[in-house]
Amino acid sequence: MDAITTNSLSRRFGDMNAVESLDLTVQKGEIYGFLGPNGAGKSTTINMLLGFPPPSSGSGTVLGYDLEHESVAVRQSIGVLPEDFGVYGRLTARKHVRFAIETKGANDDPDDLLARVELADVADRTAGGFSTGMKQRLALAMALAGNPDLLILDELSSGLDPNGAREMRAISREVGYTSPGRTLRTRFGRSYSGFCRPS
Ligand SMILES: Nc1ncnc2c1ncn2[C@@H]1O[C@H](COP(=O)(O)OP(=O)(O)OP(=O)(O)O)[C@@H](O)[C@H]1O
Repeated sequence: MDAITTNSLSRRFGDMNAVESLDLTVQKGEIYGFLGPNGAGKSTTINMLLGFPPPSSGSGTVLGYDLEHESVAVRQSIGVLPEDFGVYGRLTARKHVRFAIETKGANDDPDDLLARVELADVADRTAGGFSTGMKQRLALAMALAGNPDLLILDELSSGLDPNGAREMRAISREVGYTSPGRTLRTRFGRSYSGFCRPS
């Protein structure tokens, strides 16, 4: 079974084609990255894979689930690091991770996941005071809940300084996921979004 397939996947917003006839196959064990300028349609593609917005036309599967009609199963099976991190200023780091674990019906130890992204020392602190890199690591810990077969990382290192970007890549390697980098199939431009599977 392929990790991701799409068949002529398209999304229009009004008159504008954000994604047009995308045929994509990501196999198990493969790392797949999108490179493209701002507005190229990377996040729209990822969002369609997660169930919203629905495609204007075309179809696809994620881990065998139909992306339009089985999006709940898709979201419970994969790990996602969203572009905006999805962290809440008033919740502690541990509560974020516990929420992710419970949402997926997993049984990880929240403190183990925080240790994997080097946030064990701040488990009881609220995320409002975290730096960008800490928020991103917290989002990665949430994505790792349930040990998913597929990780979707939207803009893994955007907003981070060179050290922070290097650190995120190193952490994603350490936690058992091959870092995006040299094996990408690239299109054009600079901005990065990608899918990443356990090595
Ligand atoms: N909900 C929406 N309503 C209208 N237009 C949208 C919506 N979401 C995205 N777009 C448009 O679709 C196009 C693709 O946007 P998208 O966010 O997918 O690009 P991207 O490649 O992820 O860009 P970036 O690198 O800036 O994150 C853009 O022109 C954007 O303005």
